[in-house]
Amino acid sequence: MALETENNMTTRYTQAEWGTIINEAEKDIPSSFPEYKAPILGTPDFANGIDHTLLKLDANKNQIDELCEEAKTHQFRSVCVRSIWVERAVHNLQGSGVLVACVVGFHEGTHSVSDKVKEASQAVSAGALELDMVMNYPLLKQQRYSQVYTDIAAVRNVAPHPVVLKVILETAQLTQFDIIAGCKVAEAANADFVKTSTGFGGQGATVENVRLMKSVVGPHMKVKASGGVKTVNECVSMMEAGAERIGTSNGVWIMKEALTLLEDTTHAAGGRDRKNSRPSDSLTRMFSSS
Ligand SMILES: O=C[C@H](O)COP(=O)(O)O
Repeated sequence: MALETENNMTTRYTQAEWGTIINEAEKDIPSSFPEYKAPILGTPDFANGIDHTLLKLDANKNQIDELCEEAKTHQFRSVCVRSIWVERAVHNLQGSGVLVACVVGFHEGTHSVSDKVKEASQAVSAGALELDMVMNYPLLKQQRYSQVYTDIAAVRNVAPHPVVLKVILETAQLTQFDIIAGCKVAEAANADFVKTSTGFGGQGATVENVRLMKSVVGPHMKVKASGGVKTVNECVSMMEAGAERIGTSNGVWIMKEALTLLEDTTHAAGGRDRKNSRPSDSLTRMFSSS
């Protein structure tokens, strides 16, 4: 059923229906959570799960160029940048296989719907294939779910698949109930990912919140853990909690740690041919439990 919101855009549900959906999701939260398998450290699959991120307001051209070079070297999934840098990053990364992700409504999430739509459209026109939009979480906290939905749906509308749409909840600012609500609203608006944090709004990703978000969105949506993920150990913990993407400004360091650990394990395994050797399946567990 399509309904009119106060700003005349269509939404999917009445306030009562949103309430039912969110309450049901809360009831379905399991008492224990599954552990997911992280890719083997240092492999292309591992690097492919990382969005190499530079979102400081004072970032300059040289730093963006360096970010792109690093992403090419390590074959990260994307570089994640502000909209002013999309064109430059797309140019730098042409033919490299590394995508450009652009943040939208960063970092407060309170921009008008039309500003977010404009920023998203421009980024997609300039070649961004992923958008990391900040949910209007102050409205979410006020339980104005239809407005939050409309905000996301409007961006989805100008950035259809194959553009990947991630919705940043800013979990540090939310209660558990708000996080569940944010996931359900993002899911209803057909986002591809829910993402924990901007890195600018309090504590970043936590294992507990990643587990919660993954259990709410289920297998058809993905979770991105971001904000404060600084070591390979933290990275693996997030992946084991259910994150399929990590956003970090520490990607180079994480890869360095990962490759060192991979080397150490390969040697410890008796010098097997690196190409054919797999570090033990317990390798990632070893890090996540340390
Ligand atoms: O979206 C990603 C975050 O802004 C990255 O945060 P970080 O600088 O703490 O790694």
